[in-house]
Order: sequence, then C-alpha cells, then structure tokens
Amino acid sequence: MDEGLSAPVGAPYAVQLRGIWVRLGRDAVLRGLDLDVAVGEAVTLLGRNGAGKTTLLRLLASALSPVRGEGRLFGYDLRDRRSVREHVHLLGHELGLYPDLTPAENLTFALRMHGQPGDVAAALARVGLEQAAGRRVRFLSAGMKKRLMLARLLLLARPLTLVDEPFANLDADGRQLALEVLQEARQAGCTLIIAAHEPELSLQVAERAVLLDGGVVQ
Ligand SMILES: Nc1ncnc2c1ncn2[C@@H]1O[C@H](COP(=O)(O)OP(=O)(O)OP(=O)(O)O)[C@@H](O)[C@H]1O
Repeated sequence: MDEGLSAPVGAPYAVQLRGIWVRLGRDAVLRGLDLDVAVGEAVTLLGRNGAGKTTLLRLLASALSPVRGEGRLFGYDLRDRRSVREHVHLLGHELGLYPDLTPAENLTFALRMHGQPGDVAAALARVGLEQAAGRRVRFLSAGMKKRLMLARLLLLARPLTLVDEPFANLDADGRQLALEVLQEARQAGCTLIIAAHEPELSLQVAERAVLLDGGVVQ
C-alpha cells in the first residue's frame, strides 16, 4: 500500500466544504453542510440510516454535484473532477464490482483502470479470499464481497480514501482484518473518511467522529 498516497504539496486540508446542498430526487439530503478534514486525519462519519453519509462520500468522490455551496479537496475545486478523481477513491457496498467477473478479475481490471501495478494474489490471500478467487462475484456472500472491498482498499488506496461501512456483514475475524487494513492505509499517509454504524470500531482508527443529522454536521 504505497502507490500514489502523497497529498499535493502545500495542501493543509484534504477536505473543505462550505454550505453544501445536495438534492436527490425531490429531497435535499445535504442542507448547507460544512466540513473540514486535515491532510492525514482519519474521521469517522456517523448518523442514522438515511442521514446522508453515502451521499456525502459520493459528493467527495465527485460522483454527485452540489446544487449550492463550495468545496475544495487538497485545494482543488470540487468541480475540477479530473483532479479530484486523481486523489480520491471511494470504496463501498458493491460499488465498482462486476458480478460476472471473479474477484481476481475484478481487482486486475480495477488496477488497469487506475493504471496502477499491484499484487492481486497477495491482496486476495491477505483478506482470506484465495479459495474464492476464481468464483464469480455474484456467487459470493455479503461478507466475502466486503473482504473483496478490503482487498481493493489494499491495492487502490488514494490520498483521500472514502470507505463506506467497512465493518458491515463481517465476522469477528473480518472486522479485525478491516481495522488492520484501515490502520495500514492511515500509516501509509491516507486521509480517511469512514462511514460506519460501529463507532466502537471506527474510532479505533479515526481520531474524530462527525455526526451527520438533518443534512448538516452536528
Ligand atoms: N438515488 C437516489 N434518489 C433519491 N433519493 C436517494 C437516492 N439515494 C439516496 N437517497 C435518499 O437520500 C437519503 C440519504 O441516503 P444515504 O444513502 O446517503 O444515507 P446513509 O446515511 O448512507 O444511510 P445508511 O446508514 O442507511 O447507509 C435517504 O433519504 C435516501 O432515501
């Protein structure tokens, strides 16, 4: 986990959001949200179901645009999607997984898309998926898919790495593995934002909790 993790020189903040509004369908999900995250900081994003955690992560990954407000990531304007995408990676749920490809094929493809080298077999072994490496992703259990997400994190962590629910669906060993992988990303220099419903776990990696409620940080 050492590729491309250095933040741009002179950027004290990985994230600066001011007055961000995001609308999904008829509802405003984020309602004037402000957030600062320093370079190298690890923050856990908490909030009830539907509070807007995934929406905020998608905004930061430049998969959604605000209808109002300003944002900068490492000093780049949030609207500069190319620069943002070079520095940010979002890992979550079944995002970016191709169900008809095997875990090994998925990881190889993801590395190729990012123009990055990486040891797919080692990453799969690390997350305990070597036996399932040749099975199609659609036939994996929810916990196995989560382990595949952790393998992607090992291979594709970026200066700002956004992780959506890394502990969900995992057994006790898997949760421990998730903690170790997140710690490694942190030690490699990543700024981390971790959306989770298990603050007792995520606060083992993050030094700060941010509670999302009513479309703003409380
Ligand atoms: N594509 C969409 N179209 C319309 N509304 C959406 C869409 N995606 C999410 N929403 C709504 O946006 C709100 C925030 O959803 P989001 O997934 O960001 O919440 P969350 O905090 O991540 O929840 P959870 O803890 O359940 O994962 C919810 O009310 C949800 O119904």
